[in-house]
Amino acid sequence: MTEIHKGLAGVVVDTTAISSVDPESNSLLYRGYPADQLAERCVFEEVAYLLWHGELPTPDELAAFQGRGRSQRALPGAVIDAVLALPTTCHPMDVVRTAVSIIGAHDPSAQDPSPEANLAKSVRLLAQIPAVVAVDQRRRRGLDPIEPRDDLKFADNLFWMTFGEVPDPVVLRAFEVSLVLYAEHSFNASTFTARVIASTLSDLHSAVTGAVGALKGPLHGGANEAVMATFAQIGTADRAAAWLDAEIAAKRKVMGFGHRVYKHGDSRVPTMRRWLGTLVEHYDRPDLLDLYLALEDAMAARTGILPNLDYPTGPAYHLMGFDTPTFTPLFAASRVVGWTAHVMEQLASNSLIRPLSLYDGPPRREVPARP
Ligand SMILES: CC(=O)SCCNC(=O)CCNC(=O)[C@H](O)C(C)(C)COP(=O)(O)OP(=O)(O)OC[C@H]1O[C@@H](n2cnc3c(N)ncnc32)[C@H](O)[C@@H]1OP(=O)(O)O
Ligand SMILES: O=C([O-])CC(=O)C(=O)O
Repeated sequence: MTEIHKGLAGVVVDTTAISSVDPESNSLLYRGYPADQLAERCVFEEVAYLLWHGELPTPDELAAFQGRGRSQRALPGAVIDAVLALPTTCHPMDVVRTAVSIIGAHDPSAQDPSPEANLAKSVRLLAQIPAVVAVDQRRRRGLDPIEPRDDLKFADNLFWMTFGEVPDPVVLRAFEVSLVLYAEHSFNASTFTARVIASTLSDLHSAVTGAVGALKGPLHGGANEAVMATFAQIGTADRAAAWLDAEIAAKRKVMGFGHRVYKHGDSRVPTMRRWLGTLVEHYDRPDLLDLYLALEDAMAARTGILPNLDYPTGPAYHLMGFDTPTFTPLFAASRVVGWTAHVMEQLASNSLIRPLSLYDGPPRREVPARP
């Protein structure tokens, strides 16, 4: 009897040296380092370097690495034009997906599969996706694009390009923490998509374009946006329990809760939850934290299901001033590091990813003869 592993749940597909998610110890390690320690102690670029190179950079290596990224932040004119030409009715993740594809089409080394070229393309994509996210949010608000600044680190420049100002250091720190926590998570759906595409020996931009599409769904990265939609529906903390009862009765899933791998809580949530608390104080929005806690408590009491990283990140990005549909693009701006690290790892020891299926359609039958 063929055993079916629906959704590949519980199936170990390959090895990886990039990160490990351990539900038993509730830990997430990037190249051996606890992700929560990296989030509290490192700038995002150090973590990107670690995920790509396997080791944390020395100060000189970090400076050189940051210099490479900063000099490539401006989008090619053709990419800006293409983004500005897209209808504002489309989702911002459609814009990121399309932009990554166009960036690939303009990249002279797009078809070069060497590790050096793939690393250079990854550095470029990491540098340029923030510009796509920023230009898109601005055009939807009727605002012109803002040129990137090469005197700012990644997180600060993303704010600059989006809002034309750099916020309080505590806001920047909270944002940087979210970027580090979002950067990598082993064989999640979008990363696996990237690895499947890479396994056919397709190019890096194709793999990232596919990964963006997979991240968009609300069962994956799209959940951080959905959390704000949920909060808008509930309104105030006192209505959370009744709202949840109705959702459970209707057998609807509550976005931002549950996880395929963690069954005792997402290892990243405590760190991001602490920073959400800091943001709530900074922006003086205790009502938002009350609502957050009321739904979390009601969910735990009724289902025992705990929040995942998208739950604290959604309200954190809201407080920072990002438009809700921009939340998943922000996730993509960070996760591109993990995707590309996995593309390079896949190619270093490639085997075409092609599972089997059990056919359960009609038995063999003859096509009716034609007159
Ligand atoms: C960064 C990230 O991508 S983290 C994930 C973000 N996604 C979300 O927040 C979407 C909401 N969560 C979910 O849909 C799920 O928890 C998933 C898809 C993340 C993981 O789910 P799976 O491992 O496939 O478990 P599955 O969906 O089968 O759920 C198991 C049971 O728990 C229930 N359950 C799981 N998550 C939720 C939820 N968020 N709300 C309500 N019930 C849930 C399911 O209904 C199911 O119940 P049943 O056995 O009575 O049918
Ligand atoms: O690992 C997963 O399935 C989803 C997730 O939390 C992530 O990609 O960060």
